[in-house]
Amino acid sequence: MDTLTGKKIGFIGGGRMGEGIFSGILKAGLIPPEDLYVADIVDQRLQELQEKYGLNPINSSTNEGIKQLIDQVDVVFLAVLPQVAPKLLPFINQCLDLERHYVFSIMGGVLTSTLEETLTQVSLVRIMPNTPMSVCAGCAGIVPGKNCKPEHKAMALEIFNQIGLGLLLPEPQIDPLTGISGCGPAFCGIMIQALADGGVYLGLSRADAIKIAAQTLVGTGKMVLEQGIHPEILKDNVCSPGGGTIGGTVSLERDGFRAACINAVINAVDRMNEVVK
Ligand SMILES: NC(=O)C1=CN([C@@H]2O[C@H](COP(=O)(O)OP(=O)(O)OC[C@H]3O[C@@H](n4cnc5c(N)ncnc54)[C@H](O)[C@@H]3O)[C@@H](O)[C@H]2O)C=CC1
Ligand SMILES: O=C(O)[C@@H]1CCC=N1
Repeated sequence: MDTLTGKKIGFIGGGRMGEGIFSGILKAGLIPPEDLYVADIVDQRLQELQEKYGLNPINSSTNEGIKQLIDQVDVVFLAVLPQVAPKLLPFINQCLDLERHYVFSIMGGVLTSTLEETLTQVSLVRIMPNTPMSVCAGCAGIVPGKNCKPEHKAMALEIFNQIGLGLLLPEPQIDPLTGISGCGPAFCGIMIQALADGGVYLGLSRADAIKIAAQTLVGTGKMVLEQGIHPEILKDNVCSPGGGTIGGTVSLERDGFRAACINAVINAVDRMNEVVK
């Protein structure tokens, strides 16, 4: 990875998604931990992250901490909740050097045009990541802002393709991507636990049942991605005539599994957009 060589990366917000991304970046060896800076308002969290990753922690309870972070880095990730953005963005804008800095925002539901109302001249990219970035198996939608320099768009694609799948998409398609991949790890977690419940009911240990369910989701996803098998054909290939899988499939259909998944994606997006209204 050449584009990140010598670059310093800063995260404003060291929460679950920020950690998901920077742990993936460190795992992929894109930068050493001494070039990673994380600002948060919770000291205990910063200490935890510093002990785990050897990164540079900065307390940003006051604006001084934000300035200190920006002064140290080239790339500024905005990894706070969208509700925090209106208070933070004007100060961040004052601290940025337009020649040196660029901003990658991962805030759910916050459009590039909304960011640009405050960060008027800044080269910025909106990214919708997901937590599997922490194991370099994430999925990210990527939207360059109107002032984004080509090298920053290329860098976003390069980083996110190293820690998962990075997809350049028109902005209106970020909402549906968020419903599937941004929120999806929660839905998949529920599915793994529910499948495991079935296994436990039938006598497996909880630990074995979870391992078996998780590996089944991973393997099935790999077949779709690597072999290009349509999910419906994949399903047909497992259903032996008169066999067990068709019995389970009939039961899923009767219990509204498909509708439940479709509605989860749609409701997640509706809810997220209510928050940023
Ligand atoms: N969790 C997920 O799976 C995903 C989250 N996102 C987006 O990522 C962003 C962060 O989400 P999470 O990490 O889940 O939230 P989180 O609540 O785990 O983390 C947010 C962090 O920001 C810190 N913070 C609050 N004010 C701050 C300030 N002034 N300066 C520095 N840090 C401050 C909080 O202490 C906290 O550690 C959100 O905008 C969310 O929409 C996007 C995709 C997936
Ligand atoms: O729940 C949320 O709003 C964020 C955005 C996508 C995943 N987590």
